[in-house]
Amino acid sequence: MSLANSYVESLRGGLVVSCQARADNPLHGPVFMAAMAKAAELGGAVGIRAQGFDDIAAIVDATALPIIGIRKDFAAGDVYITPSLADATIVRDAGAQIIALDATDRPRPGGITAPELIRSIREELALPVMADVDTVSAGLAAAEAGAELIATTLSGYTGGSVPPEADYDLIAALVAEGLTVVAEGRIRDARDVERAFGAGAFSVVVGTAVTNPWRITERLVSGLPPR
Ligand SMILES: CC(=O)N[C@H](C=O)[C@@H](O)[C@H](O)[C@H](O)COP(=O)(O)O
Repeated sequence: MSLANSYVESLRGGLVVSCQARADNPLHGPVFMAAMAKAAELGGAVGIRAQGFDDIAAIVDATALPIIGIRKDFAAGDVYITPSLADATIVRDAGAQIIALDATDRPRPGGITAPELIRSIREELALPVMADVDTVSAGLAAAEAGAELIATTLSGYTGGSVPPEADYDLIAALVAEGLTVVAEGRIRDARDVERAFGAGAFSVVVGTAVTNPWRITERLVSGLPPR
């Protein structure tokens, strides 16, 4: 590891809470996301993943935790998680210490490849990178380009239907390649967290199961007998 790595190192063995709420979610907005992040900090999270300038800046003010920042640009198409250097710069300016981005091999706006974007973020913004991938080959390409962390965030979201469980096989396969792996995506409870660490994860990110009461309620209601 080479860049600003006390932040990366501080995530080792811990839980990162993803505090994000889309525009249609009643909890959308920096006040709610900062409160979520503060609650996560009180609960023992070692880091926060957050989206967009306003949420990230509010979380910087509310907590002392390192932030894995992203900027979602849904107008960019399928590759919407920090698709460009301009997006990464906004995330840096908001105060994030680590930049995450879509590092799948899908085409992105401007024709830049994920490895090219990773190199330019590390060179021009001097921040460590977390590469959100869907396959081992994308993980290897991202690590080769210098990404400090390889996350399973996009497994299940780049084709076909979304599976119910986290992709423990991908976690283990990336670990077997010697990569520093963050388990993210569909991790729902303490057993899942334990299983992800058991597969060799360096850190685990949980979003929906902590910060989306809409989806948590839906899940509980779906288990009720018909009324
Ligand atoms: C695919 C995609 O856009 N994932 C996003 C990435 O930032 C978020 O919407 C997820 O909530 C996050 O990855 C955490 O995952 P989960 O909410 O399953 O714990």
